[in-house]
Amino acid sequence: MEDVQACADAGVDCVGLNFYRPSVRYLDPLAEETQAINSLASQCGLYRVGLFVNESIETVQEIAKQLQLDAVQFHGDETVEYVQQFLRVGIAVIRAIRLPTVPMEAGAIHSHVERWIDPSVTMLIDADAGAQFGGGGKQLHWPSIAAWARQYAEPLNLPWILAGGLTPQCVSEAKRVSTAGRVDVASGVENPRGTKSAALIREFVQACGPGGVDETA
Ligand SMILES: O=C(O)c1ccccc1N[C@@H]1O[C@H](COP(=O)(O)O)[C@@H](O)[C@H]1O
Repeated sequence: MEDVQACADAGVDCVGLNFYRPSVRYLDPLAEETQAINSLASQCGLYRVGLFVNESIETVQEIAKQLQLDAVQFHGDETVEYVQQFLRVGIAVIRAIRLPTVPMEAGAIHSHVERWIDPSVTMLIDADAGAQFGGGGKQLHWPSIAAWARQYAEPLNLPWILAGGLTPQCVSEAKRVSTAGRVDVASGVENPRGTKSAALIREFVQACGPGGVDETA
């Protein structure tokens, strides 16, 4: 609850509710506390995103309906056909594109992105965290992301968000170098790991400057 209030007070736009059971940030969708967090986020005008990894379509749709989520984020190996099941029923999708952390050609990045292009899909460009899927604090090679944005995302008007190892110390540089307008953070505003820090959330948002901030609870 305090995390949501800290996000709202700091000027965050979106909160992520993590429904991936193995994560340290997991929230039980049936728990009263989760419903209270979700209600407070809604009252605070925060855009609420449910984060899922390789969950069944029925379970995701049920949780999205019960909590009246604004969007669902897929961070696993979900297919295009899987994602279309949500678009078909009017649920907005954020699709995580997990990229290697090494320098990459713009065309190579786009080969990971192009199958997801759809007006209702926002790309979340994140560092590949291996078996953990995400939330691991690894950073992308930001100049490569900038080259991809210039050659593909801008001309095609693709909505995208930068994630991966962002912290209050590096987020300004990450935005400048990658040219990202919006950013997403999980571990970078925690102390200790898995516990959000209101002070770090504030520092992160201040360091961000203008643009959107998504924060995964
Ligand atoms: O946060 C998690 O535990 C998580 C687990 C599985 C998939 C995605 C997860 N989080 C997402 O990963 C990005 C990047 O995290 P970080 O900032 O590098 O720690 C995060 O913003 C979430 O969208």
